Amino acid sequence: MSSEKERELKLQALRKAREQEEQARKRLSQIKYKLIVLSGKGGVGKSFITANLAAALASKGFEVGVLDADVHGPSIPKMFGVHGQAMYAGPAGLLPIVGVGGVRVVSADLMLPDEETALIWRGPLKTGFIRELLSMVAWSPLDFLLVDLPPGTGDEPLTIAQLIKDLSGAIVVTTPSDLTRIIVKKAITFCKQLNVSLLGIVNNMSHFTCPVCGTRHYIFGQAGTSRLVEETGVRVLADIPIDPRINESVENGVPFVLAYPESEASRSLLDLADKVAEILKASPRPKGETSSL
Ligand SMILES: Nc1ncnc2c1ncn2[C@@H]1O[C@H](COP(=O)(O)OP(=O)(O)OP(=O)(O)O)[C@@H](O)[C@H]1O
Repeated sequence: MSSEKERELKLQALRKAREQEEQARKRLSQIKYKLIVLSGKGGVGKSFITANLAAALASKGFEVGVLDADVHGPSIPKMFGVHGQAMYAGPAGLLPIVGVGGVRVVSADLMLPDEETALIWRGPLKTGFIRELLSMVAWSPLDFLLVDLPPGTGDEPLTIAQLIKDLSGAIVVTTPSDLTRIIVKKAITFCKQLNVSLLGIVNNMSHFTCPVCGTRHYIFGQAGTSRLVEETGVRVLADIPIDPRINESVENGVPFVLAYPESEASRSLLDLADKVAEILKASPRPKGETSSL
C-alpha cells in the first residue's frame, strides 16, 4: 500500500473515532451522574458491588444503568438475570436490556452468540469497541450510570476515563487483606492522576457475622483497609460482610439486595446507595475535567 493511501486510511479512522466520541458525548449528556467502579485487583467483588449498588439505587426510585466494561470477563448480565439475551438496535440506537430490578444493562456478553465465545482483543480493538458502544447505546435519561471496570489500570479504565470526561467520580472496591491494599492503591493513584474524584472505598468481605451467636469474625484481618485509608486519605463508604447466600443470588440472577433485603450485607449496600446519592447531590457537577494523561 502506498504511503499516501496509508495516510488517508489513518485520517479516515481518526475522523471516525472523533465522530464516535462526539456521538458518545451527546448520548451520555442525558445521564446525570456517571460513576466508575474499579479495584485494580480481580475477584474482590467489584461486579457484585456494582450490580447491587445499581439495584439499591433503582429500588429507591432512581433510573439506573450499568455498563459492563469488562469485555473479557463480563459478569453483570448474569447478576441481573439477563445472561443469554441479546441487545438489538432500534431507531434510536442500541437498546440496553432491562434486568431484574429495572436496571438497564449493556455488556459485550449481550452481543456474543454463545457463552463459549471469547473476545480475543488487544488494546486498540478494545478501545475502539468501547468507543463505538458508547456512541451507539440509547440509554434514555438516567440518574446514574455505573461503569463496572475490569481489574487493573489498563486499556478499558483509561478509555472510559478519557471518553467520559464529565465522570462524577469513582468507587474503589477492596478487601481487608494487605495484598489487596497494595494493588488497590494503584487504582487510587490511577484516579488521582486522571483527576477523577474519589467518592470512597467499599470494603468488601470485611467480616463474617456468625448467624448463631452474632460474633464478628475478621477472616481477612482488618489491617489492609486501615492502611489503605491512612496512606491514600480516601474514606471508607461501606463495610460489606461475607454472606454465603451472595453466590447463590448471583447464580439465580437476582441482585442480593432484592433477594435478601433484610440481611446485614443488603442493609450496608442500601446505606451505601444513600451515601453515594447524598455525596453526589452535594458536590458540584463536573464539566469535563478528567485529564488525558
Ligand atoms: N461479600 C461477599 N460475600 C460472599 N461472596 C462474595 C462477596 N462479594 C463477592 N462475592 C463472590 O465473590 C465472587 C467474585 O465476585 P465478583 O465477580 O463480583 O468479583 P470481581 O472483582 O468483579 O471479579 P473480576 O476480577 O473477575 O472482575 C463471586 O462469586 C461473588 O458472588
